[in-house]
Amino acid sequence: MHSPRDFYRPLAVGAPDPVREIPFRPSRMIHFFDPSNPKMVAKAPQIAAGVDILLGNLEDAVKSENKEAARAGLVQVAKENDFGETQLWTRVNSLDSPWGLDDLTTLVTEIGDKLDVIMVPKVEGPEDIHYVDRLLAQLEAKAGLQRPILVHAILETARGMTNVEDICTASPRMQGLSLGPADLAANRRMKTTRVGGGHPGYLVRQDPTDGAIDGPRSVYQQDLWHYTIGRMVDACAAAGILPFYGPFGDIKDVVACEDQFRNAFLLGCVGAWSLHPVQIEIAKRVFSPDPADVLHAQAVIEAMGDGSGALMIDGKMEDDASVKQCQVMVSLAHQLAERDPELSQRYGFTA
Ligand SMILES: CC(=O)SCCNC(=O)CCNC(=O)[C@H](O)C(C)(C)COP(=O)(O)OP(=O)(O)OC[C@H]1O[C@@H](n2cnc3c(N)ncnc32)[C@H](O)[C@@H]1OP(=O)(O)O
Ligand SMILES: CC(=O)C(=O)O
Ligand SMILES: [Mg+2]
Repeated sequence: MHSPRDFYRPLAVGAPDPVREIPFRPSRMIHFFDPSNPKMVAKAPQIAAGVDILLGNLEDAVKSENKEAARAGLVQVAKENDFGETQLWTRVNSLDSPWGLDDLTTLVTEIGDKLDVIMVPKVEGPEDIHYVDRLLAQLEAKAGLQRPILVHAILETARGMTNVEDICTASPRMQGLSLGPADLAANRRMKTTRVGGGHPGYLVRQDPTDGAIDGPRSVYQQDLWHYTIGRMVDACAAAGILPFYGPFGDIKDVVACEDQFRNAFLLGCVGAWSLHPVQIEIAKRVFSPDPADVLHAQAVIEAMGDGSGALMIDGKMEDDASVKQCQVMVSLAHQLAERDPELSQRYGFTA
């Protein structure tokens, strides 16, 4: 166990100083592509221009025989392109796989100056983050990097869930968490076969009217992920890092994808994964506050003056707590608008 004094010390001689605050950058979608797929590699610059985060995926969804090609493809993409304000991330193979060590070693030494965040899958506890933390410091020192690479963990095992708070605070590198609903479902032995989203069997049924159990009764589908997302958001907010919903595998069902993303947005997530180009616009729409909400929030902030006391606007009580929610909404709108002129116009920030 480190003393609190050591928490912000570099873990290797010559490694850059850890960050004290996780920088908030627009992060509405983490767009996944397979760097072993030449078609996706060719499209990477064009896709990068329209997303907040581009992620070269080396783990699940990349065939075992393509693991080396994917790693080399990502090195090539990073070396040949300047993605400007768009963040470049990678998801490396898991720490118990034969590829994880080579992924970290190659990527940090070859393209460490281009990588913002490394996503580590199947994180089970703080010990996994400590391992990556020290290794990254050694590799950063070797590569002569000037800024530290941040770490994002995927929650996809029951043990990871039970250790979620300790994972979030395991290192100053911790940037955020994503929910991994597919592996988590398998690990929990949930009886589902989907990648995220709901299930028609997980429901609540209206009580029988007049005892007629076979009479018409409304059925309400419930959200399988409510508890998990809520717990993840609390752990992240408490640690000052960012929570993301993960993947939605039913690419064709754009309506349910939007619902799942919106639930995550309302509960506090900053973004979600896009697995296919069609999901990019959905994430952009959902994770950018609605202009009407921003307008309302601005009106409340203005009416509340120094932010204390209580008053009525359109029949609703506003006070110190509601004005804080409005400030969350407006400050997010400004952060996103800085990078998105069209959004800035829709919010009325620019003429
Ligand atoms: C549980 C988890 O771990 S989730 C995370 C891991 N999974 C992933 O990363 C999956 C990423 N996505 C993909 O691999 C693909 O989208 C697939 C396999 C799901 C579907 O791919 P396709 O069958 O090619 O879909 P589709 O035919 O609709 O693609 C249309 C075009 O978009 C391209 N495309 C599809 N997905 C992507 C992507 N993620 N990024 C960039 N381009 C893409 C295709 O290459 C195709 O290009 P073309 O018109 O030039 O031929
Ligand atoms: C996101 C992910 O890796 C999963 O759902 O398993
Ligand atoms: Mg997974």
